[in-house]
Amino acid sequence: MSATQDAPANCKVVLASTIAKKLGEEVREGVKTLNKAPLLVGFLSSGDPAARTYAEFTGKTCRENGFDFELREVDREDLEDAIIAANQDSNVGGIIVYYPIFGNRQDQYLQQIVDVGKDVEGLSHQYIFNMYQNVRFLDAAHKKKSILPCTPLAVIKILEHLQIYNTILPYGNRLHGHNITVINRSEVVGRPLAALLANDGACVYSVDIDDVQQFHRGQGLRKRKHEVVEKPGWTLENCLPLSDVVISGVPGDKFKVPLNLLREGAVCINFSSEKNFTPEVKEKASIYVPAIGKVTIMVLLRNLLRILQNRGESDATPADSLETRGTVEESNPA
Ligand SMILES: NC(=O)C1=CN([C@@H]2O[C@H](COP(=O)(O)OP(=O)(O)OC[C@H]3O[C@@H](n4cnc5c(N)ncnc54)[C@H](O)[C@@H]3O)[C@@H](O)[C@H]2O)C=CC1
Ligand SMILES: Nc1nc(=O)c2c([nH]1)NC[C@@H]1CN(c3ccc(C(=O)N[C@@H](CCC(=O)O)C(=O)O)cc3)C=[N+]21
Repeated sequence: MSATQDAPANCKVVLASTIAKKLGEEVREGVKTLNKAPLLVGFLSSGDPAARTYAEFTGKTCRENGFDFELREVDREDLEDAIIAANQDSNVGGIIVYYPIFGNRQDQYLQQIVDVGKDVEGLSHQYIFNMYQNVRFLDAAHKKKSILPCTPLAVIKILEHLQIYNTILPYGNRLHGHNITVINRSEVVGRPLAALLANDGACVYSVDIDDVQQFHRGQGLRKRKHEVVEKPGWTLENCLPLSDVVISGVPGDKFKVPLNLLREGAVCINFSSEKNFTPEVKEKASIYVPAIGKVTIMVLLRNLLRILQNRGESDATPADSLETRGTVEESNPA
């Protein structure tokens, strides 16, 4: 591309391991407050090599940080009963089910069987509802924080580390002024991520294979939560030149972010298992994060701690959880 003759381009490559290390310290402090090592159970019923690698890596990270991990490899026809048994087993602190399993809506069904009190991935309906609705607590007293989906939260932790979140602004508005493109709109990563970033004040362009949608709280962030509008005819050609942050998670090795459209000095983050940015990204980006997996796993452990705290502090009744809807107004302090 535009290699200069004078000096190499000034792009800072930030590795997930650096950020994971920092989060790990916080997580290990949390573990110390418990009287025994929490047990995370992973269910692997998938032949997918990415799922197995991820499961093995989760086990390693658990052991390094004072957690117990048990990988249960069960036939997918037996998975439903196995999850129910783990829900009822008081020795099990948290549960993660690796996908894809059937690769269709049955995967979502199985995901929803996991007890909300053990769902470390944060994909239970109640958590997802709170996330889209910008409700940040599970209780009216604001003692129990709602759980956020792991991979989207990992991206947020990275943006905080990179100081894209501006701490001079109030909590909940700290991305005000940023235009962020998210390439992926899956229900487990891309769409929740776009919503979270927009709820925090960003203007987000959510790009998938078919179209572009804008997620935003409106001029002056007047809205309590994000709204979504279609951008008919828009493509990456419209989004990338506007975006100071570009987050990409397209599966497969075919897709590459077109660097000619990238804004000079953009912050680029890849969460796909494949490299969505070619090495030349460093000629244009100010910061490049090539992979985030290690942060995701640390966030998983952080979620497990939070779930144990939420379970220990009080016994929520159905009335409490109804109250959650009542806390909507206070959820976004200006
Ligand atoms: N680093 C981490 O912690 C995690 C990484 N992943 C990885 O992220 C990737 C995506 O995972 P999922 O969201 O579960 O996949 P998915 O297959 O459910 O969703 C893919 C998304 O990318 C979009 N897409 C596909 N081709 C595109 C193109 N050419 N242009 C624009 N958009 C396109 C699709 O429309 C869809 O919204 C995978 O590589 C997966 O391994 C997933 C979870 C966690
Ligand atoms: N319930 C569930 N949740 C998941 O989050 C989930 C899953 N199932 N099934 C499998 C996919 C795949 N996945 C990845 C994790 C890390 C990297 C990643 O970024 N790895 C880095 C770093 C890993 C390392 O440093 O060794 C890399 O490839 O360079 C990619 C993909 C999560 N998944």
